[in-house]
Amino acid sequence: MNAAHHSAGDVLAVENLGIAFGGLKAVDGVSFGAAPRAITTVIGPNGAGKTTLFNLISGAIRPGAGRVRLEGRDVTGLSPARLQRAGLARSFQITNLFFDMTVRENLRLAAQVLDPPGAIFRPLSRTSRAALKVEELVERFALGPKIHEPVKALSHGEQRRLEIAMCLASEPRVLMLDEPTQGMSHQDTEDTARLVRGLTKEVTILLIEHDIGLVMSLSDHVVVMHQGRRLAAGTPAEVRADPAVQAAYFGQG
Ligand SMILES: Nc1ncnc2c1ncn2[C@@H]1O[C@H](COP(=O)(O)OP(=O)(O)OP(=O)(O)O)[C@@H](O)[C@H]1O
Repeated sequence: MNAAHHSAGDVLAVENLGIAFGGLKAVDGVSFGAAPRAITTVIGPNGAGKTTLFNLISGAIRPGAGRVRLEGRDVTGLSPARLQRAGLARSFQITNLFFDMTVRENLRLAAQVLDPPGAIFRPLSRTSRAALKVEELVERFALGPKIHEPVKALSHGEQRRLEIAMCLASEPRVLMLDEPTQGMSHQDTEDTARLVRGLTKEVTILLIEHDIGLVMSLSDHVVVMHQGRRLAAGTPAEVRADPAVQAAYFGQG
């Protein structure tokens, strides 16, 4: 078992993070690191504290204890908007999408952070950083045939992929994804898993995932949560072999 909480080269370091709701310690002294260009996956039974941990890291909830460092910089307690500017993006499944606007318009809005302030009000330049980013994402995410469609006309899988594409538009250093394949068909799940794996060329990924098959095939590093605490951390094979993990998690059937 890899006992190290994090190492100097980690892009994201979570140190003794905690929050209590009334008497309930939803996240209790959790530490781990996310290595550059790796996929780190947080798993655990229902109510283990995964979503709360993500909320603490992404600024949705202010931690009661502990620190979050992004590339060495202390970003604890920053708002989600400031964290995004610092290089941390979180996909909220499909809730960031504008359903009546086209795919291109959605991507253009997400990419506008790359252009100088006010550029969105000037006539569209085809060579602005934002415009070039939109073209790049359309190609990578195979959205070409759909760019003029309103988002509401896309399939669920396409909407989820568009959401991930929009998160990448700001060129984050860390991308947080909460069950990126939830509700997808088998084929869409495979395509999305391949896509997420490909993203590690440019971004460090932090996942919450319930599908154990996907966790084992996709993750470089797994953090197991149980009752708010970090129960174990290591490679997929290490955590699967851990008796405490088996008892608390896999044993639950
Ligand atoms: N805002 C809140 N107020 C009070 N209790 C909360 C709040 N948010 C979460 N909790 C509690 O904290 C614990 C951890 O919840 P959390 O949603 O983080 O777990 P989870 O691992 O994401 O679960 P799931 O897999 O079901 O999504 C649960 O007992 C939950 O009821």
